[in-house]
Amino acid sequence: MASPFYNRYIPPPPKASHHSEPSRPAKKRKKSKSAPTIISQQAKPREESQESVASNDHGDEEAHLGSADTEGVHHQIAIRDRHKTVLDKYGKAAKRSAELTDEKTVAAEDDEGERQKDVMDVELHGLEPLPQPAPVKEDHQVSAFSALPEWLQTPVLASSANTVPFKTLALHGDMLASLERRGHLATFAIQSAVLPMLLPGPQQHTGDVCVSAATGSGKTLAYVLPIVQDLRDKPVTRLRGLIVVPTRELVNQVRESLDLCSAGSGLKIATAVGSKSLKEEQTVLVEKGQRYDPEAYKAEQEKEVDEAEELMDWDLDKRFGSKDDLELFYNHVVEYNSKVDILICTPGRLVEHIHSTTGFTLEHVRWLVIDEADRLLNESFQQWVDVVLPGLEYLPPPDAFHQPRSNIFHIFRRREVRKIILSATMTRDISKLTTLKLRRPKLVVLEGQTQRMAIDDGDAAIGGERGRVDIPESLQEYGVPISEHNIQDKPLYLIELLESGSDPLIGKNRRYSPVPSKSAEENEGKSSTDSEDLSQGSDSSSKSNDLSSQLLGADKPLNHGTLVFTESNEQAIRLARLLALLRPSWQIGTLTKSTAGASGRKTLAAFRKRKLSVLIASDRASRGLDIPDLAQVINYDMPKSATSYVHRVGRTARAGKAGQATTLVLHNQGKWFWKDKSGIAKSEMLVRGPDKRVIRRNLAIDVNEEAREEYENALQMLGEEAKG
Ligand SMILES: Nc1ncnc2c1ncn2[C@@H]1O[C@H](COP(=O)(O)OP(=O)(O)OP(=O)(O)O)[C@@H](O)[C@H]1O
Repeated sequence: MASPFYNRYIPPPPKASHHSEPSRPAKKRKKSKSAPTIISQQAKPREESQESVASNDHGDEEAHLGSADTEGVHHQIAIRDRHKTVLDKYGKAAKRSAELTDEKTVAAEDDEGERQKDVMDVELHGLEPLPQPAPVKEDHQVSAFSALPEWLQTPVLASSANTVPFKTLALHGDMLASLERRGHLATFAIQSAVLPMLLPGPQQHTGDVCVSAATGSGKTLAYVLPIVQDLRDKPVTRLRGLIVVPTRELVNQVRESLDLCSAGSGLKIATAVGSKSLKEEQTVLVEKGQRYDPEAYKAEQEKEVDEAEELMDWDLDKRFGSKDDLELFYNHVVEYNSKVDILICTPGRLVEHIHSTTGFTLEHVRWLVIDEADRLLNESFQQWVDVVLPGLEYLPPPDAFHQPRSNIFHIFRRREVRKIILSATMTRDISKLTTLKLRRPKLVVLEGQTQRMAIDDGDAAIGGERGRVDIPESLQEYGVPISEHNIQDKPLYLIELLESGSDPLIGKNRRYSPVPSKSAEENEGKSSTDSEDLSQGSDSSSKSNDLSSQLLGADKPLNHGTLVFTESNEQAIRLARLLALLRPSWQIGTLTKSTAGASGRKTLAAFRKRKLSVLIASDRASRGLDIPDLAQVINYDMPKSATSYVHRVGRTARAGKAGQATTLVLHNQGKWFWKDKSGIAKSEMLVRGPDKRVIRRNLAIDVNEEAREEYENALQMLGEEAKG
């Protein structure tokens, strides 16, 4: 009864592409004792050695060598002089290149310096070694991000202790009231740093702002509040705020924040995600009207006639709008007006509107937000950056339409669009950031472990030069090893984790009992990477069989819900179906590409309202989704990279609340997960709080015969459903 569901053999995840191996110091070169002998055996042209003797004063060495073989001595001196000259030049060149090396490669410089010193320290005893080629450098190239521009090297640090009451900021009273209703009285650290830079006031920064801060640290309000504050008093509706995020779910979530903060402002907010037809969205974004403008009317007509004469395909309707939807009055011209002040959209849909929606213009945009920037810049999304950015660079003159074409290009004006770029895993790829054409940019980094480590190590760039990312300090991480022998029971491990969790609806229906396992204390006392044994097993007597108290901690408030990540949409759907067959009373939802529209919105809403206990999702739910008080994340399938891990587990332990993340680790993934520097537990990229580490949990399940049969039947049914 083979089921691809549990037999899936998952190869170890690839190393995170953005994270390169750390530089290894160049090996010190050993002084060669045999070199002089070798050199003395080599015949050198006589004339050359005499020439060298004639041009150098080496009386001491000559005397020391004696007169028995003056010619031989001269020859050796000549060789030595030539070598010394070469060595000197080599030394100088090496010194020069060492001076040019970036300050932050001090360690590498030291090694290189020592190597040079070794070369220069060769004692000249008459028979010197030939200068050897420098050893191949292992990884001493200045990395892309060690040559960072000033603004990336000297970020503004958002102190984690810095929080101020919202009412001390230049925010409209309506906004303060809305925040208060939500229970948001004081800023989070990242907001304390970013809001004064974006709001009017003495600390306002008149350029672009990049924000790098952990998941759940409150980045959304950091841009929503200033945009609403800035746009709320504008008398005419124009598209002035553009917010780009990678998924529909995020679009909806940002909209909720904007709706909250713009209550009473009259601002018109719209979304464009592709869930409706393009035409429907067009009617929401742009309206077509007419304006009395005899001059423009005349110019229009002349232009139309000119074009018609040229092209012979004159079509007044096309120019002035279809007679079906607009009857133009005499001396009137068509005018398109934006129906929205702020648009939140996915990049692909934005590109579609730019290309296909008549009257849709970015001409008035003052704010551009790119949230989850690393994802948006890493993927093309119909080359959205190339389509959108040029439209924000220059402004046509107000009467461009009536200018002779030859004039237009001389009078375009440079735009002042404020760009805010955010991510929990901000890119360090300068070439990508450059495409955004940032103006006087500043980087704001949330002070945390990353920063402390970076300072200790002398790194000064985003998250330290090594691209580190903070794991929220309130998150507890676990890894549950699954041996090769137990791989077919992977779904049962998930069930066990869920039943032993905090959700009373699930826990009360508990069917399997865990085999006595090592207590939390025992496990915690043991380094997560100490053991080579990645197989399941628990032989010790247990202080408690109930994992729920271990997992959440008896003293911590019980949060709600479990978000389970799978590697694909299909896997999510099948896993949900299997759980439904095995545990019909559970309330399970799925969030995948196929449920991205209205049904996805409903599912998320139900999960947030605690109507669902388990949400099984593909990686589309890993970025930015805010599910307040989410109790735990379970990585049923291993994430593909450390970056993906950060975003997945960051759905819990948000806003300083407690949360836990458990990853099922198959035997062939153990090395990467537990030990690899580009993996998870020993990752050089992920930075954890002082006493935090990934805890290994050896979980064993005991399935009785009846339950085993039930499981086999469910798998069979799943297989049949898949076929049929
Ligand atoms: N000042 C505040 N006071 C109380 N709660 C806040 C405050 N600011 C934000 N929050 C809440 O914190 C949670 C996380 O905020 P948000 O979604 O903006 O995080 P984020 O930094 O964008 O995370 P991610 O990187 O995962 O997208 C939200 O539920 C939000 O309502």
